[in-house]
Amino acid sequence: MSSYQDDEEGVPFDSQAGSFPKEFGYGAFDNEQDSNPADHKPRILLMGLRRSGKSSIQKVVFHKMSPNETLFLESTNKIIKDDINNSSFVQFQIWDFPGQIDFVDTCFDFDMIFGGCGALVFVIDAQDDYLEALNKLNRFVTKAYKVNPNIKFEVFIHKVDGLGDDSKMECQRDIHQRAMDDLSDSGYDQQIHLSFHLTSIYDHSIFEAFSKVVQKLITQLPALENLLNILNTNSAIEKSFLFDVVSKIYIATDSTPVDMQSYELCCDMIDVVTDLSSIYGVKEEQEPTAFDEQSSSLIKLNNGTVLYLREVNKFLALVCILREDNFDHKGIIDYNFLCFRNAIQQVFELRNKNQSPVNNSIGSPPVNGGIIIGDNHLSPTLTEDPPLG
Ligand SMILES: Nc1nc2c(ncn2[C@@H]2O[C@H](COP(=O)(O)OP(=O)(O)OP(=O)(O)O)[C@@H](O)[C@H]2O)c(=O)[nH]1
Repeated sequence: MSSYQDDEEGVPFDSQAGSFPKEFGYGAFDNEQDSNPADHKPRILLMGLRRSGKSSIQKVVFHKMSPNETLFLESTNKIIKDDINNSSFVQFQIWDFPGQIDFVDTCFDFDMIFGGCGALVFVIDAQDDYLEALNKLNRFVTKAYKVNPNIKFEVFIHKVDGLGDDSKMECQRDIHQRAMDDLSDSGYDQQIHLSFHLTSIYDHSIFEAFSKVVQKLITQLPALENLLNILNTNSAIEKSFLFDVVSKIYIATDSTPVDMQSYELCCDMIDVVTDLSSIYGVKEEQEPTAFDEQSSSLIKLNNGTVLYLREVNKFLALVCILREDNFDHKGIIDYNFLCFRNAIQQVFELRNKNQSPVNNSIGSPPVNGGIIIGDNHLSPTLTEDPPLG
């Protein structure tokens, strides 16, 4: 067995999971045979050299640690297993590996570790000499692929806050090139796909990158995207994000490209809403959640743009960006939003219904839960007509 420690386990799951049953979540990565139910969640592994920034990423994204505080983080010397139970939707485990770990460590059972893994995030310190890191990346991804070919491989070119725009691009190009050459040398360039992200804990890039990692584990993503597209078209919305409120990860967006500024604005809006709600919105006798089914917010920017936030369930929020003129039809937008919310619920009900025991067999790849994407099946009934009555 591996020598991981459950240091950060024990965050209780809130069974009052808003309007959705709590089993709603990612597709199965059910290779594990452990009896601990937490071990059946999809697993994201954080690997990389020492001091590359793995623990900082985990703390900043999932534990609201401020980036400056990470300066005082101690080096990790055992696998730290963190159960992310923020919401009924974003449920997985993050395993933070010590930088010095290598295959010569016989105390780690890599077959078990990679067998139950959904995504492997390999962190490379862009401010440091990265040749050793690339070497390790190659060894880890080839080993992991041999054990479990379904793993998504994500490379975070991290700490890019210290680099200028040109050096960032040059660094990404160089790392990408070398990593591909290494894969080709080891004969895996056709099989293994690496995704690269430029990240820093000092801006929103780390949240954006993690959003993309998490999205790859959501088997219902195409259905969610499709629903957001329909909502946008029928409500004259320019961009919409479905956010996990606690982590500010967006679990889906429409199919138009994401521009970083829009994402940052939406993140900031979530901060404003949760901060204000926690100050003014909580009655003492109630459970102290800052975000509930009443949550909605409207921010008008001075460039004629409106940000509109609506609660989808206790943990998910829809944040839309649209032109102020188009917000005149707020009734239609609200009505369409309700249809959208119902449709999302249908997506997950369908998934749960169709998730047969066959899909949970050991070693099976993540499955789509039988969701058939398309208007005929989801019938989201979004409309351009004003609500009747
Ligand atoms: N400039 C900058 N520094 C960062 C960033 N992320 C992490 N750091 C710093 O990098 C140092 C190492 O971070 P850790 O998170 O402890 O690194 P680690 O990979 O977990 O290290 P080990 O536990 O030894 O494997 C800390 O001083 C962090 O403040 C970043 O995005 N930019």
